[in-house]
Amino acid sequence: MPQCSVAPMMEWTDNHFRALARILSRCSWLYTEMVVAETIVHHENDLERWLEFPAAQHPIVLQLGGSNLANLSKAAKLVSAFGYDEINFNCGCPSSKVAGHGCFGARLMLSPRLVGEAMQAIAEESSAPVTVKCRIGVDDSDSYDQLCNFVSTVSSLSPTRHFIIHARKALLEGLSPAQNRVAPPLKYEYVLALMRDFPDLQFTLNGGITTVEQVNYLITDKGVNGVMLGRAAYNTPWCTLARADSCIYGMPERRITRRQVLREYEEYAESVIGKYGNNKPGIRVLVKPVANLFHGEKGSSRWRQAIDEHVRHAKASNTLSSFSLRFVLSSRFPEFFRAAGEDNGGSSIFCAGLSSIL
Ligand SMILES: Cc1cc2nc3c(=O)[nH]c(=O)nc-3n(C[C@H](O)[C@H](O)[C@H](O)COP(=O)(O)O)c2cc1C
Repeated sequence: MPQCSVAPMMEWTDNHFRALARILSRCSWLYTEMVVAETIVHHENDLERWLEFPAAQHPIVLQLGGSNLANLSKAAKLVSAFGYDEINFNCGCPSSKVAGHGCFGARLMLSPRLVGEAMQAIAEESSAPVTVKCRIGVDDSDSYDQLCNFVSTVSSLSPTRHFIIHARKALLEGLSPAQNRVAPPLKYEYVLALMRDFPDLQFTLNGGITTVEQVNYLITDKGVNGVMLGRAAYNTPWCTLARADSCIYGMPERRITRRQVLREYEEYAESVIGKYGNNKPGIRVLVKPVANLFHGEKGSSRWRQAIDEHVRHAKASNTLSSFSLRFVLSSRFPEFFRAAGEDNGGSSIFCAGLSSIL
């Protein structure tokens, strides 16, 4: 079964975005943001905060970062109690912050043996399959042969059978992480060549994919084993994730509306707000995932402004009860649903909320 996955993205891929993603797509694989092995080891007695996830989020992949074998091994052991479906190792992050710590992120691609040993150390402690997310190269080490050497070394030293490849090289100096996601050109042909040269391994292609049609094309016409969506899943969740199950996995169309999506998300948000004390998670992080739900619709910028306004107001009064997703996300804005052709007059709690507020 080909995989459509939602990329790890620091500052975005928290439990809350994944909750929304899971409402939109039952089948896509969801990645966590990267958790550094040292963080896991350091918080050994307080791991729920970092690693707990709602059961509804399966299949879910934990992405680990680091390069210290002992810490990676210990982290993998600690993680195994949480039931992730896969453990992924970050060999793609070009941030100077992490690359500066000796060997970390994309810089690890320059040390294939170390990555192979790290993957073996993780696999020994993990009951879940282990995978690598990497680039096609780093700085001047960007030939196809060097990429092959990386893949063959890692897969021969460890049980890694699946590589998720962001199909552009990383430049470790001179470019910010954001520039590193657009500047070096994408070379999908490298990933297609890997499929040809390593038929026993699996490859997921990542980078620059924006529509489910492109995902389908890559899976059906080009035969890739999986496609990973990063920014598109976050920026246009309705056009991508809400269509993934039927367009990519061939499931019957669910005909879910954004009104229903918001209602489900609201239930989730109300069940977790303030769970960790000190208003954590708070209103802002809980509302953030739905900010792009009307992307592309007329008036979507007003939607975002309204959310910001409500969050400011709710934060100022500093009580959980002042927070109502129902209020901000539906009652005040029935026109969004009408504009999006979704105001079907259903007797949802949103309509009830509307009459009690107005
Ligand atoms: C804000 C941001 C944070 C990211 N954080 C991570 C990360 O923690 N781990 C990782 O492997 N990739 C990370 N990435 C890279 C994405 O997973 C993905 O490889 C990249 O955005 C290219 O895919 P896209 O063109 O579909 O967005 C991040 C990307 C963005 C935009």
